[in-house]
Amino acid sequence: MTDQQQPPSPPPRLPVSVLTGFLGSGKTTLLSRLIRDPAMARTAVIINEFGEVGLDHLLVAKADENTVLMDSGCICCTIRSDLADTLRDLYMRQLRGEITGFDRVVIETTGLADPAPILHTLMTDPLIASRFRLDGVVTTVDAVHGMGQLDAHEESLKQAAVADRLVLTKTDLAAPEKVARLKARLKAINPAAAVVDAQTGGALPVLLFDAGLYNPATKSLDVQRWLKAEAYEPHGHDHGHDHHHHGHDHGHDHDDGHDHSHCDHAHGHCDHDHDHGHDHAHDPNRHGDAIRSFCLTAEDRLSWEALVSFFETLAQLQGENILRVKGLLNVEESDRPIVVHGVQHLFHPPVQLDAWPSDDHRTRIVFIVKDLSREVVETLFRACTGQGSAHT
Ligand SMILES: Nc1nc2c(ncn2[C@@H]2O[C@H](COP(=O)(O)OP(=O)(O)OP(=O)(O)O)[C@@H](O)[C@H]2O)c(=O)[nH]1
Repeated sequence: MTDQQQPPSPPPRLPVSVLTGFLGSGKTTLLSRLIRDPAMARTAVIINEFGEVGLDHLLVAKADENTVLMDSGCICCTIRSDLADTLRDLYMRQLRGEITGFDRVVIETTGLADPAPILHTLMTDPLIASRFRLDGVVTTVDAVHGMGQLDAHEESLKQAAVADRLVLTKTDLAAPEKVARLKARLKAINPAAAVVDAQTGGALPVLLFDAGLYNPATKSLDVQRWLKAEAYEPHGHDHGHDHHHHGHDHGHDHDDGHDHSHCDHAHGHCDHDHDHGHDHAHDPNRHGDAIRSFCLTAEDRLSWEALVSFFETLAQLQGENILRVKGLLNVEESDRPIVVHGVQHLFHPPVQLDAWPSDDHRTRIVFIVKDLSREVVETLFRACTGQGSAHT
């Protein structure tokens, strides 16, 4: 391909990482370690209150009551009326030279936040969407209380489900078996997210950021790394336990009213009890979490119109239950692959890649959903595209 055929490069948009995690799960502790890191220079961090991060001894200069500059070069600001205002304001002040330039943003959410509205703001506000792009969601999970929080609080489940990176905190306080069970459950909820330990490297910016489609290391779009479709394949991912052991549910289920009886092969395991008697309350797959993830694939090229109708119908009918969608599409109208990315009923504008990332030219769409079965999504996909999904 000649240079003339390359699409014009899009205007650079600043990556935004969202740091979330349940109440007390260690977001602030993680952030206060991160902002000391020289790699955080030229990062703008948006937090709820300065007091929380204990910035006093790190503070270099106070730009105004809302913004401080740290000795690592990172700018911290507190949230103003809302996130959109805060981001717009930061951007304009940087343009006017009132604050140091930044080339990355990290937003710490409150512990009870459902991250989806934050992701919406990043995608829908016109000025924000044209200047910033979602890099990824980093979620802290408390190794001591995380299992109970996942059971009791839907926000906690959603935070784990939409994460690109999961940081286990307080592993120094939890028994290794407890940590292992929590990891297994997190894998079942969100197979593609990398899990890092806050004690051993979890506070390294390099492990937490640059989770998005754009890979700054290669300065190109790295769709394989981003999509990680193989993590959803039936046998393609090692969850570190026996996926196909059909144990019995010993009746201690925290019944959430969802179907526990069928095999969810998308995770490469069945929703049965894998744990013979020890610690029933903490078996990763017995919980029947209302959140599940799977990957649909299609062998043949699909019409763009059919795909649009699939995504539109899905968003209309089930938007609330779609936490995240990432797709690599092989469409009839284009020789090149198309990437789509959505949160609930909203989709980022599709991106056309220059080339296929590998010899695998199948359409692959990864879903993280809540209260929605794979069958419903698959049936709609088949109805719109005329192709079976292809779960092989
Ligand atoms: N031992 C241990 N304690 C931790 C760790 N991470 C956080 N903590 C402690 O856990 C408590 C809560 O941590 P925070 O960082 O304030 O948690 P948070 O998620 O910001 O809390 P909220 O803002 O209230 O949602 C604090 O007392 C921390 O010192 C860890 O890895 N090990």
